[in-house]
Amino acid sequence: MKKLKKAWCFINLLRGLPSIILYNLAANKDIIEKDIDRWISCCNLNLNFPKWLYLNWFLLYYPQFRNLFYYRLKKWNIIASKLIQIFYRPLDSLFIYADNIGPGLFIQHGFSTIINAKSIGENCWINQQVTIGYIKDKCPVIGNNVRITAGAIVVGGVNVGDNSVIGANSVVNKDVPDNCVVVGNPAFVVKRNGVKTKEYLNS
Ligand SMILES: CC(=O)SCCNC(=O)CCNC(=O)[C@H](O)C(C)(C)COP(=O)(O)OP(=O)(O)OC[C@H]1O[C@@H](n2cnc3c(N)ncnc32)[C@H](O)[C@@H]1OP(=O)(O)O
Repeated sequence: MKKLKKAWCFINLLRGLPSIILYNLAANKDIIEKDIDRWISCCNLNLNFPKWLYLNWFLLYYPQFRNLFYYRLKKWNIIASKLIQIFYRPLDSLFIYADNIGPGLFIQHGFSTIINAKSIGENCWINQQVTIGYIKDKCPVIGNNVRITAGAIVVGGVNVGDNSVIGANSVVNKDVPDNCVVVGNPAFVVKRNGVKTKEYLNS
């Protein structure tokens, strides 16, 4: 059993080696490192691994991390980002097309999720079955520390303010101010700066 475990670790280390090399070469290595730090904290992992080993851990056990890693590599070298996918297959139903994504994006589960934003700030959180997409060629701009929870839809040229939360299954097609929790279809504000309220969104 111990031998099997060792063989499993060795095979996966070999499998991850090309990704570890590219991570070390990438011009945007600092952003990938911030992603890794964020995933360590969001997944409550405290394994005392070096960064490159955490990278391999996330590639192995969190298929949605692969899509984010390949998105980061694509910003540096599109060919490398394509070729590397033969070692760890990306999650089929997760699509990331944003022009710009700040460091520290955490994707929880990530299946059936399309992220088509103009830009996404730092340290955002996106759940499964989320759609961020366009209306008439205009895509959302998402601020920093925004959390978009399960099944939510954010569409059109809207702005989602810093530190705001989009509730499960909400539909957002108007601007969301900073520090708000919005829920429902159409979404309305149920909390602003931590205080309960009921406010409709303005376009
Ligand atoms: C496999 C997995 O588990 S993956 C993780 C899946 N989980 C998620 O995606 C989390 C989704 N979380 C939510 O939707 C949460 O309700 C949040 C984050 C939006 C709101 O959380 P809080 O800030 O704590 O707000 P709170 O729970 O106090 O709700 C405020 C009001 O909004 C209502 N509300 C909260 N969420 C929703 C929602 N998704 N849709 C409609 N109404 C909602 C509440 O009933 C409450 O209404 P009331 O004031 O009339 O009683």
